[in-house]
Amino acid sequence: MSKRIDVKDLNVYYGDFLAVEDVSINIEAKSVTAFIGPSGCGKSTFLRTLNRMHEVLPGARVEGEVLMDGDNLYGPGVDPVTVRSQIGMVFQRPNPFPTMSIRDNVLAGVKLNNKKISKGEADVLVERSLQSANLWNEVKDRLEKPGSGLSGGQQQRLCIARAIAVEPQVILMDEPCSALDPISTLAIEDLINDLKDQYTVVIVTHNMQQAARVSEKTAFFNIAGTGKPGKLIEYGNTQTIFNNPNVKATEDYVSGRFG
Ligand SMILES: Nc1ncnc2c1ncn2[C@@H]1O[C@H](COP(=O)(O)OP(=O)(O)OP(=O)(O)O)[C@@H](O)[C@H]1O
Repeated sequence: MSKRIDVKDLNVYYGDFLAVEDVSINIEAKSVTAFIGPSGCGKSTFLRTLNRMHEVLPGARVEGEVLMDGDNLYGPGVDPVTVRSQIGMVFQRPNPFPTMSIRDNVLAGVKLNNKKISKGEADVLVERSLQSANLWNEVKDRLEKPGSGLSGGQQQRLCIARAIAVEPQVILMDEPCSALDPISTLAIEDLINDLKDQYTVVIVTHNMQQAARVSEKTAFFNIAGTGKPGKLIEYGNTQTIFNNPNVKATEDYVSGRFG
């Protein structure tokens, strides 16, 4: 239920604009990898290339390879919809379907993939996904109530349950806590820690304490100036990136000197 991702020589474009240049990175299975760096350096753009979400924008494209356990996600004949079901995504703002019940929200991705399951199987899947998202106890008595009736932190955990229900190999998270209060943020961080037992997790975060708390590996991206492409500057063990980085720009960034 967990796969590694190897990126080779990836360039990412919006039309003619090269937004991210020449990234090669090996993301380990069953681990949490954090992407950090100043605004505009391409963290979110690069993240979205890992499950072929980038190309949903007209003119957006990539060059290079993204391999999941050796299979090129951009190879000929690969269906992006299948890729997205194997590599789930959680966004900055919790986005449950507001009028849908909590239960149906959990099942939404599964139904979107046209998977037919019985009511009994659905019940098991809903409970298991909500348990994995540390939300079951809070919602088990109101599964038929709308998802929009939950707090922001609960809604984000509901979105994580929805991602998990599809049984992905990898979960991508784009600043999943930036719209949440500190208590909900800690709940999500605890959850991320649990998720890595089963999944490969990649998280974009502006919060360096968060990167230090949740991840084993950290990738620091930077940008030389407006209009220039973002680049991967340094990648390594989170401890090393925060305490003993090799590159001066990394040290300046993690010590709060810019960005
Ligand atoms: N839809 C788009 N069309 C054109 N350019 C875009 C689009 N989205 C992002 N960009 C550009 O791509 C570059 C990288 O943006 P991206 O949002 O990936 O950076 P980021 O590091 O995630 O920033 P932040 O931390 O502010 O979210 C920026 O120059 C940005 O302006």
